Amino acid sequence: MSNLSIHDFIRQIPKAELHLHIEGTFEPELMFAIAQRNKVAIPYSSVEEVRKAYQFGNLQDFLDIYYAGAAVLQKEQDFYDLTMAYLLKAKEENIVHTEIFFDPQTHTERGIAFNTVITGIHKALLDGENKLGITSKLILCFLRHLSEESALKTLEQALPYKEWITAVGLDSSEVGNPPSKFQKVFEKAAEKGFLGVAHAGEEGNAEYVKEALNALKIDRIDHGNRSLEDPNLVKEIVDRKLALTVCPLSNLKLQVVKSPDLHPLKKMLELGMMATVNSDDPAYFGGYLNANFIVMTDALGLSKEEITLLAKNSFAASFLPEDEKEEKIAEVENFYNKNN
Ligand code: HPA
Ligand SMILES: [Zn+2]
Repeated sequence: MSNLSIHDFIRQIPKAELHLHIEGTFEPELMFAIAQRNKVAIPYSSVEEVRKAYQFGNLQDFLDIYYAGAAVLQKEQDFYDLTMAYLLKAKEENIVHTEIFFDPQTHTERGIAFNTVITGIHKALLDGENKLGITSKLILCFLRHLSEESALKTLEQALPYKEWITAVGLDSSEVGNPPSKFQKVFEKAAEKGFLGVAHAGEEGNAEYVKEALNALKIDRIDHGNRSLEDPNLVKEIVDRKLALTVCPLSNLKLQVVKSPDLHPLKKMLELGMMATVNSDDPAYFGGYLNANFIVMTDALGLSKEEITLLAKNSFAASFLPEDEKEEKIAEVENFYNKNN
């Protein structure tokens, strides 16, 4: 029995991250370094100026800045460095498994080859496993503000790399781009053996979550906050043990939730939903995974039991094989038994 403070308990507990956009881990320091070596101009004169620009009224404000930042990435080494910088951070935070989104269209639309993007990311993930002991999965996200035709083309480009990609996802501007717009491409992805996830109920209402379940047949819901507006939907999510990848600091920065004490995370757990905590775009939202746990714990008074449940959920909801999930969940329980 040790007497860890609740913040140290959060920092040290083994955990998985399931909602993390690799382009959203692009710290201004690395952005400047890569811009310089690629000889691309960026509209900021200092790291401080970049951070000052990170004030968002909504999702679209953020996306405009996020896509502009990603335009600095051009070479395989850039994608490697971006991914490795995140993995080093993950190591510090006791993240032992991570499932990473990447947005190929953000890069292919500006002439960067799919192969360049995925090879850089994949090589870093291999090194992450071999040198840092962090296991990982890769999730290809379609940009929902683009057409389904563009998504289908992206899926075709991904097929030769099937072994490296576990699931497809759906991100970018939610309202006005409902899941049903991507029904065909998700069907095709499922036929090819990919799992499916989708951002739903972040800014969009509960109908977007329902459509993601019914039209896209997803295995996990990214965000899902607004599913709480529909009790029947909540019941379905609980009954089917569908996980939600919740992103507290993201919700606060994008004004999806107005203040930490109003965040629905604890309510989700009380309703029996399989909620998990994630950082989404940590370079833009002011904190990595542990900071997300800490802001919720301080505002909602989460107990060590609730933090342990969230850590167990992170593995239970992952795309790891069952035996590896069980092994990780047992490690979380051991940690709790030693440190509660
Ligand atoms: O939180 C998000 N929502 C939608 N699209 C995104 N792309 C990166 N982060 C996000
Ligand atoms: Zn996201």
